[in-house]
Amino acid sequence: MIKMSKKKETVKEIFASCSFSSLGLHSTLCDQLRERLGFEAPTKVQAQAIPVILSGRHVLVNAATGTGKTVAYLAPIINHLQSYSPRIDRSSGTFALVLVPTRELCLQVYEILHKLLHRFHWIVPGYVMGGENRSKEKARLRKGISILVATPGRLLDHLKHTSSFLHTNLCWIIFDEADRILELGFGKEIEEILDILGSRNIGSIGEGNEVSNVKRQNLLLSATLNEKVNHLAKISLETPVLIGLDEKKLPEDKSHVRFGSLESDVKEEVEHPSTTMRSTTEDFKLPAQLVQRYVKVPCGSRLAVLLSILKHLFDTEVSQKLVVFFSTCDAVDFHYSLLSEFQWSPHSQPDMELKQLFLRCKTFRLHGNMKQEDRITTFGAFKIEKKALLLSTDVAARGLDFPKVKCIIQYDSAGEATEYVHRVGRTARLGERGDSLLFLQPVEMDYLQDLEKHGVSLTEYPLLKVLDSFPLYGQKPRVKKFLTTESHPWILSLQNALESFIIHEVRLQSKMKKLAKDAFCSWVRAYTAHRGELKRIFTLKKLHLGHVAKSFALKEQPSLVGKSFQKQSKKRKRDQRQKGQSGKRKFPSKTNAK
Ligand SMILES: Nc1ncnc2c1ncn2[C@@H]1O[C@H](COP(=O)(O)OP(=O)(O)OP(=O)(O)O)[C@@H](O)[C@H]1O
Repeated sequence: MIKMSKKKETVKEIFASCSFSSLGLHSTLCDQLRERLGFEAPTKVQAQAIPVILSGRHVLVNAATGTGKTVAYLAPIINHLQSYSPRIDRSSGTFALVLVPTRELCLQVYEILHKLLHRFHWIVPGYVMGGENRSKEKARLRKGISILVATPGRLLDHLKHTSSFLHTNLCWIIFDEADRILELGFGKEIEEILDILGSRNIGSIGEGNEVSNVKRQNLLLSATLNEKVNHLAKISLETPVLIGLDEKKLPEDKSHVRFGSLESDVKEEVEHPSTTMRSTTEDFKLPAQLVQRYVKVPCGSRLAVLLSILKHLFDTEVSQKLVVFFSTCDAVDFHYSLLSEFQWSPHSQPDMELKQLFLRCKTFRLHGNMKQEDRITTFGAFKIEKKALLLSTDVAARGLDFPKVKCIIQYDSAGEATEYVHRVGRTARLGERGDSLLFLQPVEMDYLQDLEKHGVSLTEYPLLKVLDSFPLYGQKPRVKKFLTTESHPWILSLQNALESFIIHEVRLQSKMKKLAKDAFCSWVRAYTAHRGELKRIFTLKKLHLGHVAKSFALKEQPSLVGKSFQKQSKKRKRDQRQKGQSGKRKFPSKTNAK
């Protein structure tokens, strides 16, 4: 009963008590929302944003993750385009441009668009993104794409080099996940795009660029606000309507706001009364029904604890769907292979072990070093699974909508609080229940205070209780004797099994050992890449590298692993040099991180 009324309450908090048609959307579009997407009623964000966007105003939406921001901007744009008379056609080129930070998000938005346009066949959806075949994209642009979803780098490429790309009729530019676009270092590209499209605010248009005669409406959506987002709002939005921003977040003196720059962190004092929001520590919007916990784990037991918690979650919940975040691509690869291969049966005596896969669930991996096709396949497959595990870098942290994810584990800390918010935002979507679990080492506990500053508070996960629940050799360990995680018999046995698996696996021809070493090296490098205040919390000097090695099931001393570390560093420098020469965007210091 209580559960039911709670659910009702959450539904009330998320959904508006009106219909899509009452917001001014055409009945065919409302039918598409219902038939193609299964949306009966708008969410609150949609109910607020749709009429304002229909009215033609510039908009800045700051709403919690998973509240339906995508349809909030797609529906009114489609509504406008379907009403044009005479009907638009491909030869009119692009009318709306949706900018997104990642390839996966690009495909996700495109998919929704495709569904919504089913009955509006004259409005053509399309996408361009890094990693795709340029000539094929050129051909599609030449034919004409009415609503184009794009990642910034590839879009800029086409704006400069695809002469047949017609955008003189462009009416809308939408920045979806604006904060992420800027964090990924696309600030310069965005400024160039705005200049080429003549969509900078009057007074900040670059010299020699034509300003289109078509009336432009720009929309900016972000679950978090910071100075860079403020700056983008300043240069791209004209007297925007702020949706989801509390009045209390507006500065009292609206004439002087500090805005950051897209390119650097240098702040400037700018007068701009129309986009008067500032980055405060309360800018994080988290779903109210999300249960956030942390687990304190000594470094050397991290791997065994992760596996134990995963086992517990999959054993206790039939339809468990879970995402684990790691700091580097190599760490994802190592854990993926380990989970796919590691066999251990704790139920029988060690000498007569009956081996079976430790974790029996479908496991996927996703990171930026994977081939484009593999990323797309994983993305699609994990989406439809009911019981599955996804191991990922932050490439999956933003905007991706995987239905029914019940739990998010941050095995490696996100660092920036904004990233924490986006990672946990992959669960508890649209009023659903969701859990998140953050792994912290004893020396990292100050991170909780950092999160607290942003209004994010976590409670402790009952780890020992969970460990005690595992029967070892047919018996449950006796609870009281084992007060620490690292001395718990279950953890000791599992750690032993993991280490001998890495050493003795002959079948895999030492593949696991190499993966573990590479993962160790990249993890150490990522750990040293924390910036600013976080450097004080995540300090490599405070860690015992032998224990770090243990967390990759390695028995070797760190000095042995050091050789491969140097090799990786050299390779990284070489890659960076090559990237610099080819004029490509430089990634932040965390190479291998995405
Ligand atoms: N009106 C609606 N009725 C039912 N489901 C909806 C509605 N609007 C959106 N959804 C669903 O809610 C989920 C979240 O939507 P969406 O991805 O647009 O959220 P978001 O606010 O953009 O999240 P994030 O900030 O993480 O990108 C999706 O699965 C979407 O299909």
